[in-house]
Amino acid sequence: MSVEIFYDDDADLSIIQGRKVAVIGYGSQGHAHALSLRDSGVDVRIGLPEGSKSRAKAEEEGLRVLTPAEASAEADLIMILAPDTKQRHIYTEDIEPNLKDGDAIFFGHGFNIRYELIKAPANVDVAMVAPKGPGHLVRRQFVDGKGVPCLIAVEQDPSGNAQALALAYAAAIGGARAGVIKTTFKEETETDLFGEQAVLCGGTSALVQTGFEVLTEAGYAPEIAYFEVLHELKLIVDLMYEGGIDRMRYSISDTAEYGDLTRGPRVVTPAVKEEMRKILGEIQDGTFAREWVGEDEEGRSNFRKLQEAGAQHPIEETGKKLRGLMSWVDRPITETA
Ligand SMILES: NC(=O)C1=CN([C@@H]2O[C@H](COP(=O)(O)OP(=O)(O)OC[C@H]3O[C@@H](n4cnc5c(N)ncnc54)[C@H](OP(=O)(O)O)[C@@H]3O)[C@@H](O)[C@H]2O)C=CC1
Ligand SMILES: CC[C@](O)(C(C)=O)C(=O)O
Ligand SMILES: [Mg+2]
Ligand SMILES: [Mg+2]
Repeated sequence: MSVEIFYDDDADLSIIQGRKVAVIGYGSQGHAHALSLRDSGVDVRIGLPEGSKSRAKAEEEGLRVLTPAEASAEADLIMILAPDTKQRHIYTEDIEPNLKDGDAIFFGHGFNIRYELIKAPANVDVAMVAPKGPGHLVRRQFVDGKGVPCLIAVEQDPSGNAQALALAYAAAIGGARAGVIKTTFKEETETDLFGEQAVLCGGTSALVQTGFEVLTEAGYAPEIAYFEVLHELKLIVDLMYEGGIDRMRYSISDTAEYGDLTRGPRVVTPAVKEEMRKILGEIQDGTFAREWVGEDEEGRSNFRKLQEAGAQHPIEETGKKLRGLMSWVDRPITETA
């Protein structure tokens, strides 16, 4: 199945420059979108509740901060970049009462549309611009003249212009420098959740922690274990990022490559693949979404317990000490949010 990929030359920035954009939320993605939209000549305001701790950060950047309801009323394109579990409440209380004919509601991830937590009226465009990377790096890459690839999708298109608008928005935050792929809310939501759970965040964190435990429990120095399974992971992944698994294998020793080819499949066994399929199934049938929304409604107690256990893992203490000795590694994640 082939996909459509768009680049800067395919996008018409003037379409987004002609809109009044409200960015609701100023966290990882919100600050990146807002600042890059502004740098691209777009009229942006931020929507945050009165007591929000993000307000000061946005104001320090000279952005105009309103309440979510005021920002939605003023804007004709509302990008919702608040936490996924909060979006349906913000939509009902602050956005829906302020929607006008011809407005557009945008999302950075398809969760609330895919799982039918938000249902927009037929007279507004509903689209998505989902960067395939953490917000702080979306901003850092934009500033460096690069870009993080984005997915765009259109759920409702009464204007007939929603795709061009989404592409222009993606270009304004740097996405079209790297490539913008057209998809659906369903495909983005399911692949994004699978990627973060099984590979990028869940799979990788568990792999690194387990490798660290095996080495230190066998009596090796934690510092050596840290360099081996976490620090060097970035350098190995850099090679994969630049030239695929093939280039990484070209650069490593043939001893490492033989170990990679013969031992890798013993770590990620058919049972692990089967578990990945189960995880995908829970995403597809809505089990994960119900669990997460329920966890949030219940007050996130289990989530917090798991976060604390993660922060207590011995690899964190070792890493803190070692990163402190490498000034170029321990750089602040962002200057602004
Ligand atoms: N993190 C990422 O890199 C990625 C995120 N996404 C998607 O982007 C969206 C935003 O996620 P992310 O950037 O991680 O979110 P963050 O948790 O980093 O930031 C959320 C922001 O929303 C604000 N907020 C909280 N409640 C409200 C409210 N009632 N009204 C308005 N603003 C509110 C928070 O303010 P306060 O300071 O007061 O808490 C904060 O500024 C999600 O849909 C996510 O799936 C997509 C791709 C990657
Ligand atoms: C990998 C996690 C992510 O999907 C992202 C940064 O793309 C997220 O939801 O934060
Ligand atoms: Mg993602
Ligand atoms: Mg995600």
